Amino acid sequence: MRGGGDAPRHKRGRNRPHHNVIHIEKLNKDYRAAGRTVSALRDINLQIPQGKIFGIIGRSGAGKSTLLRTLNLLERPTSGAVRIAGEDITRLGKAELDRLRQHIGMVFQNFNLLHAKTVGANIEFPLRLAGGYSREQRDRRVDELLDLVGLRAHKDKYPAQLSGGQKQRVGIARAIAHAPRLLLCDEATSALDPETTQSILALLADINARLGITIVLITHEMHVIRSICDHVAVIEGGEIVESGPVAEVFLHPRHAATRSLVAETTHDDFDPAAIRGGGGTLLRLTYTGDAVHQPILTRVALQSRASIAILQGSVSRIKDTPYGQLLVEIGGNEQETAQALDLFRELKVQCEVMN
Ligand SMILES: Nc1ncnc2c1ncn2[C@@H]1O[C@H](COP(=O)(O)OP(=O)(O)OP(=O)(O)O)[C@@H](O)[C@H]1O
Repeated sequence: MRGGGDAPRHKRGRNRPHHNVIHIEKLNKDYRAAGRTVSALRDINLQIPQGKIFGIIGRSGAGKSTLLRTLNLLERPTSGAVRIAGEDITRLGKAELDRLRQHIGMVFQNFNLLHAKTVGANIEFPLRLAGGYSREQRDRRVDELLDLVGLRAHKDKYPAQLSGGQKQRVGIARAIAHAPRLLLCDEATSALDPETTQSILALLADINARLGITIVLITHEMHVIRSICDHVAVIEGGEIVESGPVAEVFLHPRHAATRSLVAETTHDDFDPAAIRGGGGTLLRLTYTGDAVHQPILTRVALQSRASIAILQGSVSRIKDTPYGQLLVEIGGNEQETAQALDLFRELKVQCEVMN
């Protein structure tokens, strides 16, 4: 495991020091049902940095919802601590907990809107609950939020008159109405079609970048992680099996659970045995950053005199990080092949020999 994966990576235009907003320590959660105990979370340790988008991914039943819901104590852990800005929230009294929850927004898979209230009234609801806003302030804030989520024209409609994507925009506006420090997203795009999913993910990324709100999301889809998350933790059987910066985990998955999730999005059906090459060395090349913009294959081929055939490949992006992943066959004598490998490594291309 890559530890909490908290290498400082500053965002565009924001050079704040890097504080961990949430420390999860030795967290366990057992459910008792029908005389049986289910260990939903086992010894979870995680650090979630402030101002980032942190994704938790896992299969159905892995413990994602349980873990997310311990962050605002909708689910009380059996043991362990959840420290937010240094304070263990499991020790708070009811009044303190209510106050804390007003600073944690939550977005749900099924939107959870109030059907008898208009869009505007749904968004206004948490402001009324929190108190301390005049009518005028509430009106102004609701209009501001409607603009932010692109629903100004829909203020007086009812949820039933909206599409799924529009309902989720209302859900997001409501969740951030009282300017939370933390936004929890529970499979926020799982009920939406792919195009709408992308627009909702873009909205969440925009909110994170513009308002600096820390976002923790759970999903079973790697593409959600890849599109907007900075960090990812992979959960399986109630345990975190791997975590770190998304590009690192995505490009170099170490645990079988991660590899299988990654393979689903990259359509990585490559089977070295099925490729009838020219008898050369099969190499998987992985590279990010500057290397993506360089003619690395030409350079290596010219200098080593080895031939390079591309068998499979893609150049894409993980959030803001471009990356390339190629499967190539190197033809040439032993010395040429060894030199090609050295040259790739000099160019900071990770090489994995497949045969
Ligand atoms: N209230 C409950 N009572 C008993 N067992 C529960 C309860 N809630 C969850 N569990 C069990 O805890 C484990 C983790 O569930 P959880 O809902 O956190 O997983 P998940 O990864 O969010 O799955 P899904 O994506 O299907 O919601 C599962 O085995 C589940 O059956």
